[in-house]
Amino acid sequence: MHSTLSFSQATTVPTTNYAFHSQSPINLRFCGLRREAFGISILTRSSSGRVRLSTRGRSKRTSASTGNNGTPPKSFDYDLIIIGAGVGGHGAALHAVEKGLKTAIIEGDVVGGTCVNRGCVPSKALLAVSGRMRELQSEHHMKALGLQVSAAGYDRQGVADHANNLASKIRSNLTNSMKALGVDILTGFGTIVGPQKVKYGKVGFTDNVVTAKDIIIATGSVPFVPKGIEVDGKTVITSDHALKLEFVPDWIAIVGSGYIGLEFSDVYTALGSEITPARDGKPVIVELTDAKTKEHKDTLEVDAALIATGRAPFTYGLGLENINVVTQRGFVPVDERMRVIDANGNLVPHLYCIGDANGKMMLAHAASAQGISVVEQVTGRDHVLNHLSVPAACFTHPEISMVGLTEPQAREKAEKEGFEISVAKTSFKANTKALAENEGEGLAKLIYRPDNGEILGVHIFGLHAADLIHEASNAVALGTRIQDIRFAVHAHPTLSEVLDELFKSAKVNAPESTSSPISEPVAA
Ligand SMILES: Cc1cc2nc3c(=O)[nH]c(=O)nc-3n(C[C@H](O)[C@H](O)[C@H](O)COP(=O)(O)OP(=O)(O)OC[C@H]3O[C@@H](n4cnc5c(N)ncnc54)[C@H](O)[C@@H]3O)c2cc1C
Ligand SMILES: NC(=O)c1ccc[n+]([C@@H]2O[C@H](COP(=O)([O-])OP(=O)(O)OC[C@H]3O[C@@H](n4cnc5c(N)ncnc54)[C@H](O)[C@@H]3O)[C@@H](O)[C@H]2O)c1
Repeated sequence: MHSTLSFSQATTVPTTNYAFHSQSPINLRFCGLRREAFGISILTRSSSGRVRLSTRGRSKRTSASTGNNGTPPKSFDYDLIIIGAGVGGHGAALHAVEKGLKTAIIEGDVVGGTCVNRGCVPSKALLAVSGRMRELQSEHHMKALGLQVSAAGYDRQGVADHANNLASKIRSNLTNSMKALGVDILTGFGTIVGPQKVKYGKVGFTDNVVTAKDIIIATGSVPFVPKGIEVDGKTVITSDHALKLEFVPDWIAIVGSGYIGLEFSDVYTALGSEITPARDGKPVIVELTDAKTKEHKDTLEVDAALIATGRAPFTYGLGLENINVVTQRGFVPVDERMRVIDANGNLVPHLYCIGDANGKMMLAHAASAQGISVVEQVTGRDHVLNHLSVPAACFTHPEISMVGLTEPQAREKAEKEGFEISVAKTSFKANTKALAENEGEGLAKLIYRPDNGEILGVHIFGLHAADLIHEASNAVALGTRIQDIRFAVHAHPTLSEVLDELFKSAKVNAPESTSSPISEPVAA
């Protein structure tokens, strides 16, 4: 039997047809499946072994809430309730207890969410293996280092176990960290039933109602599958299935060349798969059509297809209709402080949404940073997260990383606001550490304002690019200008000298500030 897929473009040609990202029946089908999974969760509220930090005494605990769903409760069970224990919820919870808030987190599936169980963590375990395989298989690279290695091989189950074991370990670390700090982990599906009021439990069976002064929605996302594609989990799969590495297909078509498409291309090619073109007589037929004209372009026959066409927010069943909130393509509308906006454009008091569910930036650390920002606000310090300072990385070999604007975005901004931009570039080819590793392929690019030294964007492609980006992202976050950071000293020989050289090569017309790190302490 053949499964047939239709989609607009092959993996190597990215489209930006986000019209697909609607709350389509496919999204609902996914949500329905997840809801079933939630339905079989443990129901009891865990409080054993908790060590409570001192709370600020901001709220009194009541038993179950009373009053209509539409009426805010007069006292609260918690200062803060977070719906969803992914990395976003976890980051918010830890910061909340540190700030003295009495905090609960509701989780309908397993602690850790996408990142820990079906995302960053297992995928990086697979990529660690693919990196080594790639290196060991490169005769040229090995010879250049003077090494001799007999044919490299791998045990598929061993690789799969590495990814699975890492996810389990990190999941248990996350759970333990919350328990140790006194976060109540409430198990079950959470639904907002009114202002400052949430019910949770096994769907259709148990309803425990809890109240909180503030609520954070952190319900994350699920794979988005375009209309017309039937995922069977065997030959037509999403990242949820691929991460289990139950098989390594000879020929696989990857639909979508975003983060997931690129990272899985790295994994599969290192483990021996051919990504495209396909051979005849294979179980999956992929029809390629032009995204605009819908004209048929080509047909591929492959062993498997990985659908990596983005993620859809998971906001189904959250009860947003009970508080007059309408999602936009499934995403919860928020302002720059992650405050939820209702159908009339007003802010919903005491309600926030962070992470993938708001769609601002679908990255683990962005979710967590948004959560921390919300906690800062609810504990009295205004805070707006600068998303332009949040770094992003794709963990291919070599890695790609970035922060801030791309060059076209910077040019557009410059034209609108009336300033000049300049671009500086450096290569890994002249970096001693990179050459010692025989990894001289790579470059770094800086987009900046020559008039005042502001860093607008940094992009790196090369060995350990994902680690290197933080010098630039911290500079953006702290507002450090090039004329100041260029005096910071970097150890030799290190890859960080690539960035040192990048900042030094920029031509800035502004003087360094008086607190420049080059200044000697002045004797009294
Ligand atoms: C294959 C893959 C690799 C990735 N790699 C990276 C990476 O390397 N780096 C990176 O930064 N990002 C990566 N991401 C993205 C990252 O995983 C997400 O951005 C991140 O997980 C979002 O966190 P979150 O807390 O918003 O949501 P999630 O992690 O999705 O967590 C949401 C949680 O809420 C629970 N939930 C949902 N609804 C309810 C409800 N009503 N009641 C109770 N609980 C509920 C869910 O069960 C889940 O546990 C990757 C994603 C994928 C798919
Ligand atoms: N290293 C990381 O930080 C990392 C790794 C994996 C995932 N993620 C996160 O997970 C999210 C999902 O990743 P993703 O790669 O699925 O999404 P993505 O948005 O990064 O890429 C999806 C790609 O699929 C293409 N596409 C959409 N519909 C298509 C169709 N019908 N035919 C052909 N191509 C089509 C899009 O044009 C796009 O290039 C991302 O937003 C990312 O933030 C991050």
